[in-house]
Amino acid sequence: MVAGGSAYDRACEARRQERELREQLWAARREAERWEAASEGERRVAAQLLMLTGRGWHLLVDRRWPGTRAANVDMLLVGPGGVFVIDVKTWRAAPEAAGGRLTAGRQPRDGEVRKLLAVTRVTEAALAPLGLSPVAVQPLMVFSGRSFDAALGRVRLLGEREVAPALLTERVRLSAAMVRVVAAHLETVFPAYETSSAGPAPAGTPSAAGPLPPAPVAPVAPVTPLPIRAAAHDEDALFDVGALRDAAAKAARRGPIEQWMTFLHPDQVALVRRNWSGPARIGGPAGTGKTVVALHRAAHLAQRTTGRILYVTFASNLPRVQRTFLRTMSPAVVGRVEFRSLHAWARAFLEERGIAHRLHGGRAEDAFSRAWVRRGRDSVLSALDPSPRYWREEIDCVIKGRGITSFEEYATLRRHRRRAALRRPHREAVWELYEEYERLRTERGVHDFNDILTLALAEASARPGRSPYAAVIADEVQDLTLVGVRLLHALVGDAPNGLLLVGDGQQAVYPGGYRLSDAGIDVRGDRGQVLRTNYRNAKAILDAALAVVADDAFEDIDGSRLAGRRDIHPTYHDGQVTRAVFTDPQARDAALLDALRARGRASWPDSAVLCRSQRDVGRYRRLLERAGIPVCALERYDGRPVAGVKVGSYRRAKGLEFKHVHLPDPGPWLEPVPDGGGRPATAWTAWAPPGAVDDEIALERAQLARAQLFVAMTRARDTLWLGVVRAAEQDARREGAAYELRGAAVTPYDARGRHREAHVPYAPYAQPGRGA
Ligand SMILES: Nc1ncnc2c1ncn2[C@@H]1O[C@H](COP(=O)(O)OP(=O)(O)OP(=O)(O)O)[C@@H](O)[C@H]1O
Repeated sequence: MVAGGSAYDRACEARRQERELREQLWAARREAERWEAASEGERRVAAQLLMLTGRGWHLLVDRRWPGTRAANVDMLLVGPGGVFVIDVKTWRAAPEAAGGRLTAGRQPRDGEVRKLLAVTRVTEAALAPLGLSPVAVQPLMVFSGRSFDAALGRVRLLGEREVAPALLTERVRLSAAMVRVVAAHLETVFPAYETSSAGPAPAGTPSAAGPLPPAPVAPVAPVTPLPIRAAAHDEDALFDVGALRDAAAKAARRGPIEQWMTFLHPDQVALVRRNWSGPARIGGPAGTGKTVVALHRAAHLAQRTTGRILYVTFASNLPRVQRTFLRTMSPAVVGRVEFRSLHAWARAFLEERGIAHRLHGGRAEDAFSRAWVRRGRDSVLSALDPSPRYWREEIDCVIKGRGITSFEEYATLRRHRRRAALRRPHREAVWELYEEYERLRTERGVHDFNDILTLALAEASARPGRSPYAAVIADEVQDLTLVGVRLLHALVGDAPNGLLLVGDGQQAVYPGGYRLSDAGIDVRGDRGQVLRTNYRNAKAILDAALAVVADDAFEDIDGSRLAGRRDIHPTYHDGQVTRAVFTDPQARDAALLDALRARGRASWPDSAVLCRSQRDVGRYRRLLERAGIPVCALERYDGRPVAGVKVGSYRRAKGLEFKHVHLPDPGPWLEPVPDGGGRPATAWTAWAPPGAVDDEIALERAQLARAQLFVAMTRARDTLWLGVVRAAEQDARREGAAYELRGAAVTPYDARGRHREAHVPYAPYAQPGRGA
């Protein structure tokens, strides 16, 4: 090697080092500029948000992400509108949100969205033990120095100028006391970010906000850490989460019935957030928050997946109401949850798949009437029940509802919730009737409601891969048929978190039934959950309703056999049951109008008059309208507050609730048993409507009617008004009956129907020796 060559090499090396140092300097400058810009951006956004702190909002700035050493969260904001997890962005290029992607200067920025969602989930988990539903926790990306308003899934994207006004218009979810508790809790879970101890972020450390340096920000409203009561006996605690929840429940009770809650019981939140490895079921008696959990879960799943969520019920009026509730709760996700009645959904599904069908209830009914005349009326069936209704139900709910296609299957079938023992000749006669009906229906070229579900099930089973649903939630599942449940199962199979069935066998208002195992759905272990705390009904109302079904043991859809009087934990809020007795229906109707007027116009939107039959629904609508009381038909109610009293049938009221419920004709089940009519007078369950011949059929009908009455009574939160018409001769007969009146039941109306007193305590009749 020559000397000159060595000097040249040293010069080259020096140049290389100089270049490297220059590059490092530029990189450091760019980095410093970025940090400066970022912290400036944070300052600007914080300044906007500080305007909210005077209005009950708490701002936590630059907090450490729990479980990480250095990753931070730009801001956590807690206020009346809920909890917002905020990531501040100071980007040179303008952000764009289109086609489900976030870009800036054509560069993809979806990773930033994913990081924000991850820290939002950490926040949700941190707040679940307080009972805060995940729907109250929202991710928010704020762009400093920009004007922007968009959304990507559940992530709201707002410019610096838009953020404060948008948050101020959020619906109120948390009271001031809750805001303080939630903020204090978050302050503990997300400690202040400390650089000295944190050190540099290791490679791959997740960060919600990018690796921002800890920059001093504008002064932040201090949030004093507040002790949260850990145990009920800790009387010194300043804030008791349980008491706050009770206060929230009370506030919700005072508000309009349509107001839904943000704070649930921690057990409910656990169900909302739970990961189930396959189909799951939430059961539990009336008013225990099953629908609340199901709706919060729908919102939660919609927040976590990109697929659609199908939320199905049997009743056609409920989907509208539930959609309204979800929109109020979580407007960001409502577009991805499809609320449908099962039959409406199945028809749309068939149309979408190009499968010909022709639903025509009237013609199908006509086909059945003819089949009954030809094959049923003069058969052995008439000896059991001469009216065709029971046999129509047998075909609808047992044969077609369960997808039975051969007599061999039907001949030995266990008919759930059907009491009459059908021997072989009866089953043969039913089968003949069924075949004749099918022949006449096919001749007319029409389908009935069951056919629609059967066609949809065949299609869904044949092409299962084409289902667009990430999850299916079925509410009031006890009233679906087996074919209906199989259809829903076929849409998602046994996928994790795929199928959730919500309902209560005690509230079945249609005949027939099924077991989940018949549908091949396994919900053993932690996938079968039961709620027990009744949040809806005043204790007096719950007691009165349970007295009606106390002796009616029933089989739930999971196969468990349960007593009519179940283990329910009431929440003991005040309420009243008025049992008003009259000698004629006119006096009863006049008293009903009096009761509505006495409570006043302001109570009408939260009041309902519920009837056993459609004919009565029409009658009471006209009665109220003639009296100048505005009316809203339950069929048309969509969950938004309306000025009128809701009027509808017991079946239409299923799944709903009202502060004040009036049942002008609750039927004979609140009364002692009539002892005539050839039926046993030893049990009040023995009462049956006239026309039935077979005792078991009569008992089955009566049991179903009591279940319907139970459902109607448990729709009432605060007051329940029962208008009983008692004929004078029935009174006389009853005097000799083997029943006694428990407690003091005072008739508040005299014999001519004049109002004597406003309220009387309800006292159910009890059979001596039964301890009802
Ligand atoms: N954790 C809770 N705290 C206070 N109120 C609650 C809670 N959970 C539910 N509720 C209230 O209880 C009432 C009944 O809830 P929901 O309608 O979900 O019950 P459900 O079990 O579906 O009733 P049903 O089977 O009778 O239709 C609603 O007013 C709801 O807001």
